[in-house]
Amino acid sequence: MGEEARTADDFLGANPRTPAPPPTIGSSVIPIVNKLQDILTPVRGQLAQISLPQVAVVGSQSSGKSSVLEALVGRDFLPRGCDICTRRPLVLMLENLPRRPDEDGVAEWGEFRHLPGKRFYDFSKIRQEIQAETDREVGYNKGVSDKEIRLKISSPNVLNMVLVDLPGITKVPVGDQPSDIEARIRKMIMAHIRQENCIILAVSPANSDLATSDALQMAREADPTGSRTIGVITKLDIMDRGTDARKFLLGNVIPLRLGYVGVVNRSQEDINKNRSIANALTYEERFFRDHPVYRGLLDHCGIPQLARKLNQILEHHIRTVLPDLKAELNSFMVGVIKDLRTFGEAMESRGEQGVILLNILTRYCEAFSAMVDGKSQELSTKELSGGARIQYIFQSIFVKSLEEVDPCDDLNDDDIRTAIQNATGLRNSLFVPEVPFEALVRRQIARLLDPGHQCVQFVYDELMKMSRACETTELQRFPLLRRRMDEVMGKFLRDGVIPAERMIENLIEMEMDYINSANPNFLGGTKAVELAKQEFKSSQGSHPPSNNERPVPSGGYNATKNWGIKSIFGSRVSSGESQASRSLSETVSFMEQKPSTIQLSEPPSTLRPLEVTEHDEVIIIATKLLLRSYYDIVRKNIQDLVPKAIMHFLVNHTKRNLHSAFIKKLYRENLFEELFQEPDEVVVKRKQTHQLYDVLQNAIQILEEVESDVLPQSSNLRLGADTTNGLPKTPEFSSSSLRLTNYSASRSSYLPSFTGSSSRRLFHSEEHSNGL
Ligand SMILES: Nc1nc2c(ncn2[C@@H]2O[C@H](COP(=O)(O)OP(=O)(O)OP(=O)(O)O)[C@@H](O)[C@H]2O)c(=O)[nH]1
Repeated sequence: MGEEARTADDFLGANPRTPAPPPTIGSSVIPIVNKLQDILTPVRGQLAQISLPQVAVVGSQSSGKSSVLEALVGRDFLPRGCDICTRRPLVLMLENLPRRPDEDGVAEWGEFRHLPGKRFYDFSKIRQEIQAETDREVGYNKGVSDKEIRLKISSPNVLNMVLVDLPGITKVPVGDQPSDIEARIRKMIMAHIRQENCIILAVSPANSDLATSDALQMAREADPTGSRTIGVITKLDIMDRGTDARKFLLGNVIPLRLGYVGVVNRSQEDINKNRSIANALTYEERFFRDHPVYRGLLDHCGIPQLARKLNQILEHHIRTVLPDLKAELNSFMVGVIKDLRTFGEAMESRGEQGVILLNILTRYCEAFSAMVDGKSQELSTKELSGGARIQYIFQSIFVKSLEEVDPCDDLNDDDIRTAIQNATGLRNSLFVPEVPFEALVRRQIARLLDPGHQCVQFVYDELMKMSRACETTELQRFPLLRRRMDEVMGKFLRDGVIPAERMIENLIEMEMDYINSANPNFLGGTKAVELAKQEFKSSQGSHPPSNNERPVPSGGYNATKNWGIKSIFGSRVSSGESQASRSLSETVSFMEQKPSTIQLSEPPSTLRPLEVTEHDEVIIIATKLLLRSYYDIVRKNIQDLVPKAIMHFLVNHTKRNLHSAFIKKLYRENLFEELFQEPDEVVVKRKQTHQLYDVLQNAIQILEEVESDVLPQSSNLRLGADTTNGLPKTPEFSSSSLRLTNYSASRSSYLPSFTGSSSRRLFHSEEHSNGL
């Protein structure tokens, strides 16, 4: 079989009949990543997809960057050669495409972002298109641009990862290149290799001064700790006779944590002769094996060795993301199990339905009680809920509002005086104003009924809210049952309101019915009068008496205490002397004529007491004192008893009897069918959730297999671990008993550490998953 006739599979090792191929980048990791992808495909969108660090080649012009990259991918497709150079960053997105079982033909192709939909199956055409696209952007004459060319290679034999071929560092502008070409290229390179998830392949040709390598200088700038830089020394085959790169390869000149690999790529002559990669690799292998210096350094030599080193880094990376992936899968599983519980199992028999109904009713009542008692599992820290809200209604609304009521605020002095005189009736007023006090205090007690009723209403509203919040998981799938339960609950609570309200009415009526002036906390008449007198006196001291001088209310009679008949007569007598004598004469003459009739003027329909005496003032003050004192006693009783009544007749009654009310109303076999009707979407969702559960279980199992796959493999691999290059062994790789969960703690500093913002890039970037 001629070289040109060989397929990519021959190089990439997909054909089991060919001997094991030389490793290419990612080849050892592909099976693992494929397995992981199998896990993630069914739950795509729910979990982050795994993504790998990108690899960028950096170095001076014609140092062999494209050649290295090409050899690592195992495909001829990059423009290479003396006169052709990389003049725009080439972002090579490798996409792993699962091979379809019946496929035996071409399974690989390339696609450019600037030519969407156009597949390139012939890789030499890809090379031409890269050149043409470069020329289109920057002209034919050595121009350079930072505008990327994006090429996606889809193949079953590559990993999902990104490789970047960067323009070579150049110092002297040629052709169309601007005078600051070096600065521009450096900036372009740094923009890529500064990214924390970028593995830098710092390529230096062995036939130039390695100690002043531009590649190593830039790599050190971008990666000062050297934790993600691999030194690649090319052109070992064309070094000056008598010189070799031994010291360099061993890291004795410029040490690098990840070490160096020396390679021999195809020469210009090889390219001209179309020498294949496989052929070149064979040549390279022979070169190192036969070389007097390098044959002792085989760990540091050859493209396969470089691929192996990169693969170790990729494996390490995968091991680092596995615990996160596993945690993600597990927490996803927790959610699915919760959903499963919600959707439950389909029910078959009546007996089963009965058991489930009892279960649901019991759980609902328990959840309700827990909410009232503040024992609910989902206690909020943001706001009051459940029983705490009822307590707030009692204490901060009901009790506080009553506290603020002044029993005299709707009574002015005239009202009180009127009440006193009304109570006195025909008698002279008693000194102790008990009768008006009782009438007035009753009126104030009656005012307590409304807040009592409002309080019941508030608590009822809260209980309704709580009942709606009692969302037991099973109930979500039985909306009809939920509706029936809401109805029962609503009626039950409304029924509970009635005795609570009746009790409150009774309490108020009891308080109104018997004014217990013997209550030891009551001020009492005598004491009240005494205090009133004092108060009156002190008010007299500070304010001159005014009440007696008050103008008589309009519509009244002339001011005398004894209003009534006398005053009516008085009004006639006081009409003046001349008038009196005239009247007298008139009367006499009238009497001579016929007997006269005494005419009383009708009393006005509304009568108010006329003048306020000192006695009245004292009585008014005393009455207010008595009112406040007694009202305080009643207020305390009501503040105490109304919440008790509501708790007893409504809240606790519900807690105690709701369950049996539910059973009575709902636990009926003839209702089961209706109550347990499930909406179609629940049936569908249950099926989907069951499927997802199976997928996840399988995924977790595969992940565990992958974990155990990765561990022993890795334990055989040593990254920069031989003592010949002066680097200590990396602990992870030398112990096969390591546990994955310890990786973050035990991760070697000799491996790339993708920290900080880069750790988020462990997973698929949007860009990559969107294709080009
Ligand atoms: N003999 C020999 N020639 C090599 C080696 N590596 C690369 N070359 C040749 O060096 C020239 C440049 O190689 P490229 O791979 O294009 O180098 P590059 O760094 O990508 O070049 P620019 O993109 O222009 O910066 C080509 O002619 C290669 O054949 C090597 O190891 N040995």
